[in-house]
Amino acid sequence: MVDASGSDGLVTMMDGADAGATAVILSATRDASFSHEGLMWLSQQLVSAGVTDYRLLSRDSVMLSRHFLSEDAADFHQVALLELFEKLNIEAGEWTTELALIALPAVALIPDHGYAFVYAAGGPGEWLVETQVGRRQYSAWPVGTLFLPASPASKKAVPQTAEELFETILRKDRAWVPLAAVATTLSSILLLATSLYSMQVYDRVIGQGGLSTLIVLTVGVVIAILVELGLKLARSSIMDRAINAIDVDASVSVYARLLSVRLDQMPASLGTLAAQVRGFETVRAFALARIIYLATDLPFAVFFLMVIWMIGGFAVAMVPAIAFVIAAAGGLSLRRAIAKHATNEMSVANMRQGVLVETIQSAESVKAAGAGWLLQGRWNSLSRESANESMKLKQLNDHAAHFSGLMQQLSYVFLVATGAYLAVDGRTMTVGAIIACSIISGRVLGPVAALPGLLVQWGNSKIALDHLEKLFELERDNHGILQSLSPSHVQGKLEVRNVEFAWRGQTTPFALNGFTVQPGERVGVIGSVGSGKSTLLKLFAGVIKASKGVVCLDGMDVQHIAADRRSELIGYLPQTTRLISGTLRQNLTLGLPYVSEDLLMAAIQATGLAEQIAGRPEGLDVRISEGGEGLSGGQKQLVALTRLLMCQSSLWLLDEPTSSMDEGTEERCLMALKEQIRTGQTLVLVTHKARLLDLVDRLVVLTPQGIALDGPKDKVLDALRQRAAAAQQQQSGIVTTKSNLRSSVQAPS
Ligand SMILES: Nc1ncnc2c1ncn2[C@@H]1O[C@H](COP(=O)(O)OP(=O)(O)OP(=O)(O)O)[C@@H](O)[C@H]1O
Repeated sequence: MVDASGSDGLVTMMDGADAGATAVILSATRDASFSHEGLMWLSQQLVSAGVTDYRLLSRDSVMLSRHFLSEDAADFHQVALLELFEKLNIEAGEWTTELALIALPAVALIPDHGYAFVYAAGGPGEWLVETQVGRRQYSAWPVGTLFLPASPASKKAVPQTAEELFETILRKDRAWVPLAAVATTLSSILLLATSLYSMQVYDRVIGQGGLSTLIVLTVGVVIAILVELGLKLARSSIMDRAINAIDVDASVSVYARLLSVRLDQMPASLGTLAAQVRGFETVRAFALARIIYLATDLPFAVFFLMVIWMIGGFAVAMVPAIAFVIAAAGGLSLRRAIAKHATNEMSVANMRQGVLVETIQSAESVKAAGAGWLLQGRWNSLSRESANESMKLKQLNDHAAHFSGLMQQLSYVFLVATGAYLAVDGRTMTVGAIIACSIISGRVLGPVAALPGLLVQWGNSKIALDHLEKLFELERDNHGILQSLSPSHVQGKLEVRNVEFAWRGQTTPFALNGFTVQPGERVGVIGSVGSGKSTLLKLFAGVIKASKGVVCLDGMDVQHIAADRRSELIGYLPQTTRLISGTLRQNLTLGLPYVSEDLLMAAIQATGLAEQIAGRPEGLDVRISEGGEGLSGGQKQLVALTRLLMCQSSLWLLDEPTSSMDEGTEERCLMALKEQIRTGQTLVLVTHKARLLDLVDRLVVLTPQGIALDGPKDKVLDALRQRAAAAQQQQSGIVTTKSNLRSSVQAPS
């Protein structure tokens, strides 16, 4: 073990030999702060200790602090840990209370204490454990302790496409296939019992009057039916677990993918995006149905054909075989049409979802403008289209089902006819054999009956997979970077070199070259509406990526800095504030788990948020619903600004931080910002408010064509005043000339 206490005494670390070649650093102390310097120091120690494969839980591993544990978030905590393990390529098992049953190493979650790492058994009922205070031998675990097996995963390639993702997940969770196959095999064999029972009853009981045989056969067949029921239940329980595991895996991966999509890559239609993300359920449903179909249904159709052949001979077996081929060909001939309508139906459903999301998001504006009819019109036409497509799909499905039903009936009739002919003509078949064969032939055609449903699923799954592929094609944060940079701190020098950026659908891109902000400078950016001020700030923050040129922070391409680290280093306040559902405290400490209560109190006092919540009995635990509903626009902005004050970053990017605030609150926030932004820290402030210019020394005037003015604040303001005066003079000149003209025209000659 490498002793980490030299750095800040708050972290625990296991070396490679004991922890299975992966060192895990965990914190169990509420005030623990993984300073970046501390982590760098630790990584050096690890390297010098010969640990080649190690992971550091950086500060974004917020879920590991007790602060969160002691809140309402035990579940969140555990899920977050799993996600973190996924990120770190650590294979995690399932949480359990029985340490004896799992493979080590494992993580122990001890109530009211935090985490420990269990790396080996130290003897019967003894475990060697690493906690933040060092290595220990444990024999009794506090009640409620949970354990999670955690071992270094084999190096796995991250799926690059949705198809790869599903293949990986299905391959990983294949253990259910043999179990389900065994259950299906046994239940299919037992099903034969019913048909063989009929054969024996007709041939041996009725013909020869063997009543005792009848009793034995009946008891036997009832037992077989009950065993078959048990097997069917077992099969569905195995399947349900498999579906659950696949759903969780797929949904975690798809959601993680969505979260990592870069802002400028996010599709414009949120409704469609939501439907795309949900599409994994459709893909999973088809993937499983296909496996079951190919692994069990089809092979058993062949098996049952063989049984018919054995009982009734070749001619009898040929009847269901021919019916099978014709029914399958009929179903498959509708494949294209089914796929087409399934695609249409799904696209329309996605669009409808889009309208729904838009309606909810813009309900207030739509009502204010009295424009509900516009959305209602879109909804109506999409509903009609959707109903139309559903109907066509249902019709095709029905056609296929009716056709396979027809073939089943014809197969039954011809099988009985062939059997009867053979029974009458050559006496090669008995009545019992005819009945047994006709019962079994129903099973041969079972897979054909399932074909239409499978084709619809296939069509839906194809389109859902296409949509998911589109999500996977979107560029992510740190796109194309193998090893992103993780600087310990930044000085705050910003440079824009030959940059071009166009939003989706924008014809004239935002373009800027040779603009620099030196470390410690405080720059105000003003300009007309739509001149690109917010776009510039987003480029600085790295949340969008220039299509040409480069934006640098301290000489590094800002896109090369790890996205998680970037959000720690840069205090970026976007123009629109959206809170997330939870408590006010959670929103204030979002991404800041180690913020002390004192710092939190100081920040809410400084901005005046404390007074806003003073009247609320829940205080900081007041519930906030989705998107921050329940707070006014100004209050939301106040929350976001208060959070930023606690970030302690040295580079501040503020986009109209007080635009929704009244004068008093704005004044208070201004004071708080002045106090917080220390000498040497860099500030870029976008604003339309003259009062906020108190914060800056340099002023830049941005126009859609580029920078119009740039220099010391007073000089730029003077220049602007002069321009305004000149423009006013010119305006009055024009007015005078016009009135002179008018009077000269009107004057009597
Ligand atoms: N998310 C977006 N999607 C598409 N276009 C966008 C998006 N955000 C901004 N734009 C476009 O980019 C241009 C610059 O917008 P930006 O928000 O940077 O201007 P701004 O100077 O900050 O304006 P304002 O003073 O109104 O905040 C505008 O023409 C706008 O239409």
